[in-house]
Amino acid sequence: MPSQNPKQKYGTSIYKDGLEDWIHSELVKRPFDWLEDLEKRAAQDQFPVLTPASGAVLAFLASSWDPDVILELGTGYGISLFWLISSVRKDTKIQTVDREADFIQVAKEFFAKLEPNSNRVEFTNADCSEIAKGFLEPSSLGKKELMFVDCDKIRYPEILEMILEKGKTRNLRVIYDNVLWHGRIADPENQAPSDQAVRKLWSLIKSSKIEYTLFPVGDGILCFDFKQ
Ligand SMILES: C[S@@+](CC[C@H](N)C(=O)[O-])C[C@H]1O[C@@H](n2cnc3c(N)ncnc32)[C@H](O)[C@@H]1O
Repeated sequence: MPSQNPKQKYGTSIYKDGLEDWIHSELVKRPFDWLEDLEKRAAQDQFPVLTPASGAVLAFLASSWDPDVILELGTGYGISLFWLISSVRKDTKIQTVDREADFIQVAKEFFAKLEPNSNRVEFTNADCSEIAKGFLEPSSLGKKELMFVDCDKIRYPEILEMILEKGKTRNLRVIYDNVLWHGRIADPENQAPSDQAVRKLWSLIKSSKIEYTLFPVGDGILCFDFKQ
């Protein structure tokens, strides 16, 4: 007989106090030992970054797609960048964008230690929407592309509209982080501009009829593909 008690019914839910920290310390294998130092630095500075479990999902989604080109929107301290670097070929070109030069500098320092003299990552100090537009405007020339979107949530819907319009003619995997927005979007009382933007993202993706997958890890990862 089905349980009348939702708590009992959902008793196997992963959302238990302390469990996520335990998963991160005991089960998630970082691709580089020093990544934990960078995570600690981000935590000390109260800077929002991808969770380790989300990093592992991102790496899986990147390696299984095997892209020739990656565009990351929102470099931050580079946590997600290093998960991406760890999971793709050495000749995959990566462009990562952030409007804050100081954040890019942190990621650059760690990258220089990892791969001195490498030019496979292009760090761009610019607005993410502009760079996304420039990326999607020309033909992809048959290349396999990956976009990872982790910038200002207010920009999420406009970037998605661009992707939905231009993606149809490409081989493109798209990954968005923070699509659960700390659970805020489930509560209609939350009406901050970022809440509205993430809700709009969901309404656009659902009405587009595109096949998508939500990975409810960390703050929620959304993935969908265009295939030619
Ligand atoms: C959540 S953090 C990125 C974290 C990073 N992906 C990681 O996991 O380490 C978001 C970043 O996006 C950048 N950002 C926000 N809005 C932007 C915009 N309009 N253009 C470029 N960068 C932006 C912020 O400066 C911040 O560094």
